[in-house]
Amino acid sequence: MTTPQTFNIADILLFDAIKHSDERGDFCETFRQAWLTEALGQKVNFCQHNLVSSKQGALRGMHFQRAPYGQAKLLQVLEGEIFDVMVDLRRSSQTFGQHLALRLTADQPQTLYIPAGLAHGYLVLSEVAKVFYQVDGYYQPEADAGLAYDDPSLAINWPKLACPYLLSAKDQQHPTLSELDAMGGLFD
Ligand SMILES: Cc1cn([C@H]2C[C@H](O)[C@@H](COP(=O)(O)OP(=O)(O)O[C@H]3O[C@H](C)C(=O)[C@H](O)[C@H]3O)O2)c(=O)[nH]c1=O
Repeated sequence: MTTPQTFNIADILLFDAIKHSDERGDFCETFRQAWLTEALGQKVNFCQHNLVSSKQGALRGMHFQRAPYGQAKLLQVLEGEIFDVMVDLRRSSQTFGQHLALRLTADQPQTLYIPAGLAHGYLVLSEVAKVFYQVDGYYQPEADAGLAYDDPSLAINWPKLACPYLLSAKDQQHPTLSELDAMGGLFD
């Protein structure tokens, strides 16, 4: 059984892959359903896979789907390196408004579990990054929502790069945490 790293924000889990190497290369067991079920005390059924390729400086986030379409995510970096950030939007949580930032790289295979109720985003640090992730609820465009990646109240210390950040038009205009709260756009 692989016991994941846990963090002060509840239910974020980081599993280290088990790598088997021989003269041909490496075999990594990166995830078992049983590891997650054991750690969470409940089974999570993933129903959609996403594969995202991004250039250096791309900053995707901070995203979430509004309740009741919140998604738990299980993420791996297949190529390159990202600075991954999660913000707790659960109003009843002890860590509401707090964030966790992790550098994830394909060179050190890990699998990150992100519970629903968190905003998620990442900055691509390498020339290219390929991110594969599964979600436990289908994409619902009408529930698509976001949080300003540069909201001063979050104090996310995004790495400085030689190139400018690349953000979608949508990601350049998300509300701040306090604005989201005022709109009732958070999780219980
Ligand atoms: C999320 C999603 C998007 N799309 C379509 C919608 C757009 O035509 C295109 C790009 O969408 P978007 O700009 O929202 O993609 P990202 O910026 O990578 O969004 C993701 O970025 C952060 C890191 C997340 O954690 C979320 O999973 C997700 O919001 O893919 C789909 O067809 N299905 C989907 O599940």
